[in-house]
Amino acid sequence: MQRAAASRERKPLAQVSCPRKVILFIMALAGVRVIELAGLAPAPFCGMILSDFGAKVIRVDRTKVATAVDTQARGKRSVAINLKSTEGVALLRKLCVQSDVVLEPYRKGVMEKLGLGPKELLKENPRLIYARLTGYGQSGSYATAAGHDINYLAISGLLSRLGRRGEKPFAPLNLLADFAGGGLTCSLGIVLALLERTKSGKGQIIDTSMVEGAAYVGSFVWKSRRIGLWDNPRGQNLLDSGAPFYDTYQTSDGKYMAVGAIEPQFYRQLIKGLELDAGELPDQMSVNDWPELQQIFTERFASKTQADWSKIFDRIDACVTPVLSFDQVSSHQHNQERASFIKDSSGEESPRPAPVLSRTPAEPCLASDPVIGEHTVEVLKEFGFTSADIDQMLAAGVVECSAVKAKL
Ligand SMILES: CCCCCCCCCCCC[C@H](C)C(=O)SCCNC(=O)CCNC(=O)[C@H](O)C(C)(C)COP(=O)(O)OP(=O)(O)OC[C@H]1O[C@@H](n2cnc3c(N)ncnc32)[C@H](O)[C@@H]1OP(=O)(O)O
Repeated sequence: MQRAAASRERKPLAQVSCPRKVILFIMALAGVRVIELAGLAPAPFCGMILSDFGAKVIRVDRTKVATAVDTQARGKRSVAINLKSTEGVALLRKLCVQSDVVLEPYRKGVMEKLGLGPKELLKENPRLIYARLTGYGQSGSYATAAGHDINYLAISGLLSRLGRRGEKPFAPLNLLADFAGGGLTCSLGIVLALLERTKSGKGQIIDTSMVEGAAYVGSFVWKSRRIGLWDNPRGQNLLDSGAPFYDTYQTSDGKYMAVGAIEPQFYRQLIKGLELDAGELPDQMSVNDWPELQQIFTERFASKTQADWSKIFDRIDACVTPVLSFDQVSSHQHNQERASFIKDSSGEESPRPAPVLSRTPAEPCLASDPVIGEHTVEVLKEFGFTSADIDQMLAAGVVECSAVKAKL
């Protein structure tokens, strides 16, 4: 625990070594204290974004749970509190009084039932930003219904547009609602509320609905209907794998290339790279001929390996790239040059926080993820609790500490 605590500590003033100089900077969210109630996927991502950019994020876990399902715990500390006890609720209220943000991922009404609703917490701390991250939002007839990414995406309308010609709708992993429309959107809300608080001095409630977040991410699809971009059924439009010049193709070694040659100048380069004769092909925008063109491209791409095609298209401005696997991605030259992927102390690879801020970039913590209750004592002391208070709460089972578990 000593080791983890030491390596986890990131001073607000981060130090980064460059080839010739040492840069000192304060991360953008340094000084911001966040209480994140442990959730499944979207809220942990939101908390990780805040942590990557310098906030002190404390994850509140349940007691009597062996392992955390939070795989996005980078830089967070864990406090285990039994919120089914009055003392646990009182403790959380005290933590929220001294914090800037509370992030809650439960079904509508759960926090109110616990006596931890926004009314109570904002009364005690009017500067608190109370971020709620749910599937359907805090109102409407679905507000209390259970759901997951695929359901939220379905209700947003977007899922109906995703999938190939003649096939059923297909959810692209759980990326759109959980993460783009959920965690990322909520983090934007929090940053906006923090910014606004510098003027008003007041906190506010953020109601993040993953349905609305996903729909908002899909604004382009909604608003480009007026130019006819989505007039055809699913999988038969320009950007949904209907067009042969905006699709993936298998190579002779079973890998894939991604083709995004929309504009005529890039399309010409695509044809050149494929060594096809433009005069013998149907016109690029002849929609009726798209299936035929797709067949021709499929056959061409199947004639060489991914590496061969990459060599050809790396030299041509045709918007053609290899579809990299997770194993290939960090050794790809471009990603390597920008150090786009990082490794933590256990050797686990993951994407570097984005975007890159020129003066105050994120400095992700490289220590391994916290175990449940690992920082209970450390955090409570930081919030002003005495050792006697903490011992009493540990003995009563209001809180748990991983160090205590280890001794038993
Ligand atoms: C075989 C299974 C393996 C599982 C492996 C896991 C691998 C990870 C997989 C990730 C998949 C991600 C998927 C695709 C997703 O889409 S995640 C997004 C899910 N949706 C949301 O987050 C939307 C908002 N949340 C919700 O709608 C609901 O929380 C939920 C996700 C449907 C889950 O519903 P449910 O389990 O009934 O929980 P809730 O109604 O929220 O109530 C939570 C209860 O827990 C309690 N609780 C909380 N913290 C504590 C604590 N520290 N101590 C004691 N108790 C605690 C709350 O008080 C509440 O209790 P109660 O009101 O039910 O009595």
